[in-house]
Amino acid sequence: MPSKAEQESFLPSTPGKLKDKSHSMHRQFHRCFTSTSTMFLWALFLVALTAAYLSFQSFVDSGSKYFHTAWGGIQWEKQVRSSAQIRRQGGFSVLVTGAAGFVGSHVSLALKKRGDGVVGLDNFNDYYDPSLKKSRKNLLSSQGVFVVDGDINDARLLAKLFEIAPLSHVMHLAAQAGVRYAMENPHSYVHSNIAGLVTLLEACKKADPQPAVVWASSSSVYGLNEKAPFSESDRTDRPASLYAATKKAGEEITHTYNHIYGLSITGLRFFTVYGPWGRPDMAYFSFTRNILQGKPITIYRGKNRVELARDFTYIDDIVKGCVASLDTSKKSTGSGGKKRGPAQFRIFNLGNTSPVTVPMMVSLLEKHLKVKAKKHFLEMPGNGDVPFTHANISSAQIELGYKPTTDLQTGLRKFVRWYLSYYGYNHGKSLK
Ligand SMILES: O=C(O)[C@H]1O[C@H](OP(=O)(O)OP(=O)(O)OC[C@H]2O[C@@H](n3ccc(=O)[nH]c3=O)[C@H](O)[C@@H]2O)[C@H](O)[C@@H](O)[C@H]1O
Repeated sequence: MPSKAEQESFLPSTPGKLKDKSHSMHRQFHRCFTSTSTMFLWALFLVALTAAYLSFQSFVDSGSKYFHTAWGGIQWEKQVRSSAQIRRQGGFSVLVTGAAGFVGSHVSLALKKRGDGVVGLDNFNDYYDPSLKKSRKNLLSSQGVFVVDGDINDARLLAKLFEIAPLSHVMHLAAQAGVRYAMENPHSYVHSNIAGLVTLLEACKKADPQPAVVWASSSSVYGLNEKAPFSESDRTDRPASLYAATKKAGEEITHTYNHIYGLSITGLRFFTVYGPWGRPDMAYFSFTRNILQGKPITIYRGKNRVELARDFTYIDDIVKGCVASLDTSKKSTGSGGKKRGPAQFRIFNLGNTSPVTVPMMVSLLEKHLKVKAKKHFLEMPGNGDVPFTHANISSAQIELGYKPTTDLQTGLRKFVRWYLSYYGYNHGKSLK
């Protein structure tokens, strides 16, 4: 219990003061209360802000796991629109997926050159040296082709592209390529060649008007087919690799979108495409690097030492086939996500019609490089390779006017010239 003196010390010396003090205590209490409620509001605001930030972060994280998020904004849209602009009468506006890739960059340049609008799309993945893809992108940019940094699995991005550019055609060349790598990273094939394809077709189906689609299948769909040359009507139900299986799946998937939604579809079975700005993972390219660096190369052989052969097809011929496919494409027939009538569905071989053995390809490289290769022969490992490919191109000849004109000797000479000017004689050893 407090002493009297202590009690008095709590009391005011006058009642008025007591009144004043009680007012001031009330005011303080009020101030304190208001500041507590302000603090409470601030705290609430901060909690909400943190929650919003965290959920945004998790959205960005989950997105960036698969997609680049480097797209969007006024400047970006301006670049897309300008790149899509058509500069010839009756021209197209084409979305080229895989535009920073080997075939994609060549097709984009050819279309732009003749006055078509071209919007590129590429995810710049590191399956092979991305700096080569960046160089191709720079080349395209110098010719007025903008390559969007994004993934075909990004449905929002695709919808945005269709919203802001009047895309009449899609040239779908983005894919996980390579036959043997499928054993190392099978899911990358499912991600790009199946899931990515479906996402792209969904966007095409919803677009108004729907674009006509031309896309890259592969000679590998013939798999264990032994009948030569390979015709489009031959069996394709025995793929020898997961890569081939995903390309075959793509042919069936595109058929579904043609049948249900009226998308105009042209599938092109490319036969071992080679040339300047090519893919470093392919044999002719990696052999060139190894030969110049004095490293051994491994040449696979079939059973009983049978030499493997490929219907090597030069890039310029393939580009002509791609452009002719766009030119002869009929319009898609769907709208509002619904088919309004039967739509065109085509599949063509784009090959060279003259297979060359791998050892012969190596001796052509030796001749152009003026260096002898250190050759190691190895029995073909069971990793998806097929012994030979050989295209029958009569359908493409009749319907596309396709006529390859470059033989392997001439094509490899052009490739070697490009290679030496791009990398020099002995380029960096760290590249794939
Ligand atoms: O037409 C296609 O649909 C495919 O073509 C291409 O596949 P392939 O024809 O297998 O080309 P590529 O790897 O250059 O091997 C060429 C030859 O060299 C042999 N080869 C290969 C590597 C090696 O170290 N040694 C070797 O002998 C090998 O055994 C083969 O006989 C594309 O990569 C593929 O994405 C797809 O588009």
